Formats: sequence, structure tokens, C-alpha cells
Amino acid sequence: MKTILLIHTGGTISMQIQAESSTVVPNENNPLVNEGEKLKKYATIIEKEAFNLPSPHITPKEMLNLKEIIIDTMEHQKIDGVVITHGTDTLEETAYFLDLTMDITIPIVITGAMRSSNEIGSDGLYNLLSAVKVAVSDNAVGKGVLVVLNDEIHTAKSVTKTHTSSISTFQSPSHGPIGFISKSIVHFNHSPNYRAVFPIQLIQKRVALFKVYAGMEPDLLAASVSLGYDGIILEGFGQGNVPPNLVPEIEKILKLEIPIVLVSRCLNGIVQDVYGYVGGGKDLKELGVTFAHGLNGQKARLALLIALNSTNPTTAMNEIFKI
Ligand SMILES: NC(=O)C[C@H](N)C(=O)O
Repeated sequence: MKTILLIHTGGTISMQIQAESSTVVPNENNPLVNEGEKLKKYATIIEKEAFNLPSPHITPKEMLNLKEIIIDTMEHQKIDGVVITHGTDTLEETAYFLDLTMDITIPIVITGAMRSSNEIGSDGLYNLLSAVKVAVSDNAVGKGVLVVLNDEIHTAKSVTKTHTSSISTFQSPSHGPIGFISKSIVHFNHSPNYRAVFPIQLIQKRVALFKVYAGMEPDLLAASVSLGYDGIILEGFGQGNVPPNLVPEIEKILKLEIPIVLVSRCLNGIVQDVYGYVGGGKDLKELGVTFAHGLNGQKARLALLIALNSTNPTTAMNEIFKI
């Protein structure tokens, strides 16, 4: 039987709803900790509670802490896979952070829930069982960090939370799930083709993220530089375009060697240097803006943060943002 390291971090999966107010609140004691018996059928479980936080309280510091817990455990005992329970709001960010920083081939599977532990139809325990089934699957080895909810398996790079409350909230726009879990099997449809890994130890730099909007003025970009941010992500329009009045400020910032990375505010597709007007993708590429293909804003932000904190930021940026 395989051994799985199960790490709890909090989130709705371990919260409860209060009948009087319908408010969902954290539990002092994580109810999932008592569910070990149900998991024993699938794996030998080593259980750790890293923290008990709603996921909006999670920062790259906690993400780094999770990485350390996994590495430390692997140094002391043999484990065949890792399952992490996590709030869904920032789940995709923790998943992608670990995907970019963990140089290991054993499966790391992250799961969560949209309904709290004491709600009718709670999806927590079910998703946890699914995540364990994936983590013990031989076919999950070498596929990077995976996200498992609602019977689907997604890669950390492509998955995103698409619905505020539905249990089918996690989707991979443009890609679809990498696999699924049925009653009896864990099935993979395809494999991820490329994964850059940067085992950083520390996060010191700061990266700002801006969603571009019609009529946006350049002062916020200038303010982020004055505030000492080390990099900027722009979630541009469509295939990667911005309003023309941002262009002089973008040029100024790039001359200061502060990287600007462009993604699209569209849910599907990639950014390209197609449009040749002022503020169009072609213009931005010529100025030296970096294009991040297929990443959403929050993941591009983590990617740039990790690149800037790695030993050779330029090489890391080239690796991370190549298609
Ligand atoms: N479904 C959830 O887990 C949402 C919750 N606000 C969290 O991320 O902690």
C-alpha cells in the first residue's frame, strides 16, 4: 500500500455553516482529521495540519511553508504522494506556486470544497477521497501539481476558479481537465508537456497586478514603481492590447529594467503580438513587454515573483514565460 502525506491548511472543506445566520466559519478542530478511517482503504496516511486558514489569508509565505513541510517529510520518511486540503479562493495559486517550485516527481494533489463540512451534500470528504485516489495512481507520477475536485483532474497551470459557488467551479479554460475519476478508476486523457521548476527558498520581491480597463490612466502604473514594486503584470484586453495612454509609462518603466508581463483578461486563449496600433500587442512586444502565454493574471504574478526571487531572474523569466 502506498503512503500519502496529507496536509490540511483550512478552507471551506474544514469549515462549518452556522444554522442561525447561514454564515460559514472556521472550525477550531478540523473535522477532516477524524476521517482517516475512510482513507485507510486507499493508502497509509501521514496527517499534518500546517495551518487552519481561510484561503484568502494564505500568502506566498504559507505556500513556501507547505513546500518546506513536504521536503522535510520526504527527508525523514518514504512517501509516495502528497494531498493538500485548501480553501478554493486561492487554491489555484498555491497549486501553481508548488508546481513552479517543487522539483519532485511524486504526485502532489490539491483539493478543497465548495460546501462546508456540515452542509447537506458537502463535497469535502468526497473530494478528499478522490484526491487520495489520484495521489496513489501510478499514472499521476511526473505530472506536476494536480488539482482534483468534482471528479475532475486539472493541472495547476491551467486550472482556475470560474464560479463563485458551484461545485463544478474548477475548470481549465482552453485545455479542459487532464483526467477524471470514476467509481473504479483514475483516468488521464493526456499529459502536461512542459514544466519549469525553480526551487526558491525566499520571497523578497514584490509584483503588482493590474486589470486593464477602457480609459485606464497611467498613474497607477507610475505609483507602483514609486512604491518600490519590482515587477508588473498587466491583464490586457483581448489578444494583449492596452489603452494608448499607458504606452509612455510602460516605456519608462521598462527603461528602469522593471519587467512588465502581459496576460489577457479573457478566460480563453493566449496573448500575441497581432495588433499594430498604439498600445496593440505588436507595439508592446517591440517595447520589451514579456508575453505570458495562457496564464491568468494571478498565476503570471506568482510566476514573475518566483522568477525575480530565483538565482538568475532573466533565465528564469525566459523559461517560465516561453510557450
Ligand atoms: N470554498 C472555499 O474554500 C472558499 C473559502 N472562502 C476559502 O477559500 O477559504
